[in-house]
Amino acid sequence: MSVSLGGRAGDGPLYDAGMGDADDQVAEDRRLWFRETVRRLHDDIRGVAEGAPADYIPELANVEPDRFAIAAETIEGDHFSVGDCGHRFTIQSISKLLLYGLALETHGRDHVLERVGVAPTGDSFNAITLDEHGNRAPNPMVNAGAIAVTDLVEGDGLHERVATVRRMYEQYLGHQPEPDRAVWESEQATGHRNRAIAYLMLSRGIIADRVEETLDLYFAQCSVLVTTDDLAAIGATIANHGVNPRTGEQVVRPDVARDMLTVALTCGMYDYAGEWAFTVGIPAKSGVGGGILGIIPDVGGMATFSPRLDSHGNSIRGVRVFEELSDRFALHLFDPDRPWTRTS
Ligand SMILES: NC(=O)CC[C@H](N)C(=O)O
Repeated sequence: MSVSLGGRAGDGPLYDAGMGDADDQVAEDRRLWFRETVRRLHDDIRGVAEGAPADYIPELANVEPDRFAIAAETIEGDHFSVGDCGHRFTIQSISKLLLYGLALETHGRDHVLERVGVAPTGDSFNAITLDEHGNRAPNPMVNAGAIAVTDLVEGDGLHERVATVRRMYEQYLGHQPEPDRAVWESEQATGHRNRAIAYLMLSRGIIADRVEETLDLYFAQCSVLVTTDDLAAIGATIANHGVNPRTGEQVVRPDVARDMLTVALTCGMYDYAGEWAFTVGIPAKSGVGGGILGIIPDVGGMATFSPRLDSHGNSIRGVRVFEELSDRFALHLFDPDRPWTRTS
């Protein structure tokens, strides 16, 4: 299979190179063009100084605000990154997408849907709210849904359940995940809003009566350290129908990857999800650690890191990068100029 990140038709000489033997050259030219564009975007956007790191988790306020990275990895394992791509930060809400996949894989769709819906809310990610009937969390990309999904992690006691989550991360990352213990403890000590959400769900019979343990696990999964490079590789796995291109391992089934992509597109950017789907059109998940993971089905993963956040909790520079790249390379799912094809 050969895929490449292309550009808009008529966007320059890249599209005039002809067919046949010239195809490889066209693909290579596009690849170089993509890389050059990403480099220039990184330069242009690095000066954006609006927004600030999240501080409602006290430890997160200590991150370096001007770190900035962009990374991309195709389903063939072609990797490219610019900036602080090896800098580690906490994955935070991006974990919600992965845990949702784990829950679907382990329990099946119906079991998960009984507890967590798939409707975007328009409320902030930490809203203390359930669905319109009051007996399900709205969707798995907001805290309520994510905590309900974490409740479904199997294992006897915290230790075993942490091990289940560790295994999942290892399959995506290709190495052992490591938590930021200071962030984990900081959230344990201050995450009372999440406690309120969890106890509300316990009162409605949505989650089991082991709330403190489940919250502890939820805080742990959010505190896992990743790099922008890691996120791009995770995206490539989901884009590749659940097969990790680096290891060849099937991390989630293709039907599960499909469901993950759907909720990422409709709910992944919190209460900005509608605007995001409209303008960017790439299934994505953001986290208050400053990361954004984007997944371009059948092509690869794209990721950004910059901890300066907007009022929705999304990275300001990250949103800008995705807007620009989606537009310049026709990456919107429904873009008529979407240029790549599976060629074999
Ligand atoms: N939006 C986020 O990244 C939120 C995750 C964070 N751990 C919380 O629950 O508040």
